[in-house]
Amino acid sequence: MMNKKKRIVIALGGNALGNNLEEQKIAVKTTAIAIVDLIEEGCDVVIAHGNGPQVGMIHSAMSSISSIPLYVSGAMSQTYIGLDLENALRDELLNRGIKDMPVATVMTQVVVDKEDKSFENPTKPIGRFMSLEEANLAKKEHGYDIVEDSGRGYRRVVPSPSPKKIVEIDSINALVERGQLVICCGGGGIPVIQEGNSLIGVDAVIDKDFVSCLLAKELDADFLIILTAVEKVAINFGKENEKWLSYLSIEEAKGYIEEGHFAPGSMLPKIEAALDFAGSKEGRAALITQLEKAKEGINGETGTRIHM
Ligand SMILES: Nc1ncnc2c1ncn2[C@@H]1O[C@H](COP(=O)(O)OP(=O)(O)O)[C@@H](O)[C@H]1O
Ligand SMILES: NC(=O)OP(=O)(O)O
Repeated sequence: MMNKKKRIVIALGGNALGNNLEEQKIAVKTTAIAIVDLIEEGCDVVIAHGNGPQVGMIHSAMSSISSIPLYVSGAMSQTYIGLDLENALRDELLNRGIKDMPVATVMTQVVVDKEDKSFENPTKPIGRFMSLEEANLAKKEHGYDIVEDSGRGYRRVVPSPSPKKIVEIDSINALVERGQLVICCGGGGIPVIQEGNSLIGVDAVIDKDFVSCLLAKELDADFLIILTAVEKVAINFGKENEKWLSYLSIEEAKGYIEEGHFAPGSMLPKIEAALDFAGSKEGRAALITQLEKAKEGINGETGTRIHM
């Protein structure tokens, strides 16, 4: 057990939640085990999650019936994922005899800048992985922008403006302070711009790694844990001289970014978010590891730890 209760914001990768409802119902069980492990270790946990595969699936399924904006698909993905994740967490808590921890999914909007350059330069991969032929067809039929994604296939890319403000932060903070387990900022949050007193949805998908960093700072967390499909971060990823890293200082990470070791749209935003959080205040650190290794990671046994 750890001596002091650490506050942890978890950024859960959308790719770890499965590509359809059946896969998701299985995946959330593994996720719930990993998260409740951290609660049993004495950590105060807040959960944010991605929605890349899910928002792409929802948007293309809905668009075949009637056209809906991307931000509405993002809003739908918050409950599509939140419902299963919340119930899996509730089951796991009760199975382990933790009866006094309510779980709540908070619909979250995130303000972005309408002048953000990403609106002209889409970089966020969403939806399923496609072959080159499928990708070319999707480009022709739907006008999608396409990118090759870390050697895993081709995906649609959409604008991904940087998150400026979490609209529901006071409500999230109130629940967290009451000891409740909160799922929020799903899919990076629903992107909105502020027009006078009104919030207007925009067609984009915010990166959940960046919003998780903002959330962790706002909640004054000690740790930002980014859970994904790899146990550690590598340099020369996928090459013969690949090297897995256990520790990464901010200076080292900046150097590796310059040298192009981290793929844009996948590992790069994780490293950038980790750097930003770890460098924001003395004592803060970030960890990137695999979902199933979260407990070992927080205890310093695995993962890549990014520190000042
Ligand atoms: N340098 C690197 N080290 C480790 N993994 C990398 C690296 N560059 C790219 N990747 C890829 O990035 C993936 C994580 O990004 P992604 O799947 O988009 O994240 P998420 O879990 O948030 O959905 C890893 O599973 C791996 O395939
Ligand atoms: N919105 C988002 O960042 O999703 P992924 O984690 O699935 O890429």
